[in-house]
Amino acid sequence: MGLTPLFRHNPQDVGPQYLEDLATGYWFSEALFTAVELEVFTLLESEGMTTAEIAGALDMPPSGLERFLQALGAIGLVVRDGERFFNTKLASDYLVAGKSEYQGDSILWRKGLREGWQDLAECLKAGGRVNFPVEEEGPEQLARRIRRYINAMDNVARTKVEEILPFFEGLDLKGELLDVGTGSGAIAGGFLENFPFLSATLVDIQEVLNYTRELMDKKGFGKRVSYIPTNILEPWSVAKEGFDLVILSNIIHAYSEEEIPLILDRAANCLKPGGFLVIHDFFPEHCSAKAALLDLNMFINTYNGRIFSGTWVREQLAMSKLYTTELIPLATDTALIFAARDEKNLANLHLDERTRLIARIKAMGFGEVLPIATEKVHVADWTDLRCQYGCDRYGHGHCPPNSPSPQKTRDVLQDFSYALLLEGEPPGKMFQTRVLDAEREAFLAGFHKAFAYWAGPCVLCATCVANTPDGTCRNTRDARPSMEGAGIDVYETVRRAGLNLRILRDKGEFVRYFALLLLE
Ligand SMILES: C[S@@+](CC[C@H](N)C(=O)[O-])C[C@H]1O[C@@H](n2cnc3c(N)ncnc32)[C@H](O)[C@@H]1O
Repeated sequence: MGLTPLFRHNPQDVGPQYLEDLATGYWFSEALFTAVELEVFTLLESEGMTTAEIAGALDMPPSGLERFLQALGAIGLVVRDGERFFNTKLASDYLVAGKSEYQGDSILWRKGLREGWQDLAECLKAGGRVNFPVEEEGPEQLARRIRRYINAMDNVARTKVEEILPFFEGLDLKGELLDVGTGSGAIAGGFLENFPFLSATLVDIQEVLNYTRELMDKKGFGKRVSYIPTNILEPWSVAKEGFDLVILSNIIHAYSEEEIPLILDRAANCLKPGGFLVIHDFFPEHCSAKAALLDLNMFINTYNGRIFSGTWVREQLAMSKLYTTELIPLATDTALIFAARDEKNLANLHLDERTRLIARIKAMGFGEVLPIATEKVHVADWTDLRCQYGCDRYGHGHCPPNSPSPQKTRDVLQDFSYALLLEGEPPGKMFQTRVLDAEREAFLAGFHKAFAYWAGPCVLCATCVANTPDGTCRNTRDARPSMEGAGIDVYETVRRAGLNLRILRDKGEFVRYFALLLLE
């Protein structure tokens, strides 16, 4: 998943560096905001520039600019070649005004939210938002603000719809689409471009729709789109059971726990019997830090917006008599829930069983559930030495030499091409029970070869007969070998999966367990 390290804090990181990075996080944001505002990347795009040329174009002295460009280089946005600075690919793709995937409006909208965040302590004292617009807005000011907001939403939605569309691959979507709280219409637009026999009804407040229509007309959608100005908190004047696809993208987090069930129910009522409802939003089960901070942002900057768990949203949809998929994570910071009146319809989505299984296993409470090719699992011949010389459980229960030998593990891995690496934490019994549940879930989902290696000696039973020197395990149904006892170098395997497992030096340091669930 393409998330930055800040969103994946490793609880084993000790020392104050993480805190220093949190405290200086705004330095990174401010450098980005200023560069976008000054349109530095747009200036550099065609053939790069020297500091003197940029200074001339921006009418600024070169001394500070040189240092600013060095900093932009250090955070990966420009590169220097001799005297000239050039955009990196990232900056060229997303920070050059006028390009289709430009993110500058969204970035500057985030800059605007900063004022509210500076009042966080005041909001906490007041129990809610304290920063309200002081002056009455005239119609022109309002239109300008709406354009800025909708452009910001548009930057993000254009890239998100590209992640959503593949789930509809192979489906012959036609008929009517309803996009509730459409903003720029970019999500609906992505569907219209991909499915020529689809028409769209876009719902938002009138002031937004004026601009949406302008944007959609520019894209040439013309008569394929109709616009229904609506306050979605009031009854909707759209056809009941009239839509093949209903979209709620980034709407759930805009309202309260009393309002969202009403909105979901109205959306459910708009579905034709064979239709799909798509919920796209931020969820704590997917990107917990981002979702929690967005929740705080809604507390500071809106009246009653908040983040809801995927589980809660699925429960609300069930009350509206819809079947749902698991929470399906995107490769970025948001996730999807698909819903339908007929459970069989959900099977038509291009959702492979592996993705759904990972979502279900993640929901069991594992920190990470990472697919890993079995060829990356590192089996070594030294691991049982650590058991034989250094552990008082050697020879007991399912520990070496009673566990599969490294050669047996190598042979077994040949029978599989991929596995899931499951991350959890103590207590050991809870972790091992959860690993067994995950293995059972995989087996019942049709992965008939599912087999788990967990972490540490087996601690399933309150009284373990196997712990007596010549005792025999009475629970071979549930006991499993540990990864390390079966010859797997856990540190190396975890590193190859893109994670980092630290050696513990002191009591009280955060313990992370890993298990390997062979699938296929
Ligand atoms: C965060 S934006 C999401 C826009 C779009 N769905 C997307 O994913 O880019 C929320 C949208 O919901 C609209 N909205 C919020 N409250 C609304 C209401 N009560 N009635 C109609 N539209 C509303 C806003 O005007 C805005 O366009």
